[in-house]
Amino acid sequence: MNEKYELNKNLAQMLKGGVIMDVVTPEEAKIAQEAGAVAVMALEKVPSDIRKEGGVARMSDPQMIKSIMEAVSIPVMAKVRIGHFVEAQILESLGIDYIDESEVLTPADDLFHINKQDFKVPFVCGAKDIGEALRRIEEGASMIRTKGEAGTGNVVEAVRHMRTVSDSIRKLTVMPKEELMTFAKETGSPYNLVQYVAENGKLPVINFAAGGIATPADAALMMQLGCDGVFVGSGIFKSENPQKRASAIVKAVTYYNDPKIISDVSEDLGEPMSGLTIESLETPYANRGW
Ligand SMILES: O=C(CO)[C@H](O)[C@H](O)COP(=O)(O)O
Repeated sequence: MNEKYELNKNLAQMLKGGVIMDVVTPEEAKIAQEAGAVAVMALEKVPSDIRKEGGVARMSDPQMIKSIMEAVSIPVMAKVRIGHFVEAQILESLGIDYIDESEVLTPADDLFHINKQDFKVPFVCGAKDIGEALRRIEEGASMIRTKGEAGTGNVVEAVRHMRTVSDSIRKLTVMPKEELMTFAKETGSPYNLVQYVAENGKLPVINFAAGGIATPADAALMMQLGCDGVFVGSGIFKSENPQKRASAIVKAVTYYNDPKIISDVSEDLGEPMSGLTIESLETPYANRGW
């Protein structure tokens, strides 16, 4: 990989330990920044509204993205459809800080993800397991997020994906060298990255948890399960008191090992977003991409 990729990976490290919040207006972006978000994701609708509305979800209006970039000083991310490299070219031309090739939008290509090595801007991509994570990294992603099920307010899939990735990492660290190639073949992982994980006991890029995080306790749970930070979308701005919940989630991520602090910040937050069971979903987003 090129020098730019190394820089992008290091840049993404600066988000470690933080919360990235989905915002749909400059006002929400300011609330997120004041609450201590390390970055915002600019989009027209949070995932729970995308689910409700159905239809085809695409990249947001560039003007709306620009208005959020003007409103805050923290990094701004925005989403493109899986495989839609022209949407990515547009976002790069806007000077966006990160591009999320996201399963929350309707995929534009059911076979191929974007070759992220063609771009200077860092990419974040979703993954359910280690093979998917390492394939996206080989394509040039500087950051991974476990997918979870966005827009459900239900953390169960986020937990499952994080445990699945961590379990594979653990296994790789004790795997005899002669077994690594078979692991690469069976999981569809690039062999060089399998070797990296086996030697280092971690992915070569940061890994955030996403999809379904709705409470400070959910966020701390994901941190204790080993992620480097969290994305929260619907959980904040679809709750009764977004301002209070946003800072509570930031505190819970910072002090994720301190139940007393997590308890204190969980008090009197107002109603959380209403949740969905995974069994009731018409379209599980996590199955988009491969
Ligand atoms: O879409 C995202 C990443 O691509 C969101 O940031 C994240 O998944 C939000 O999910 P939720 O609304 O469940 O918090």
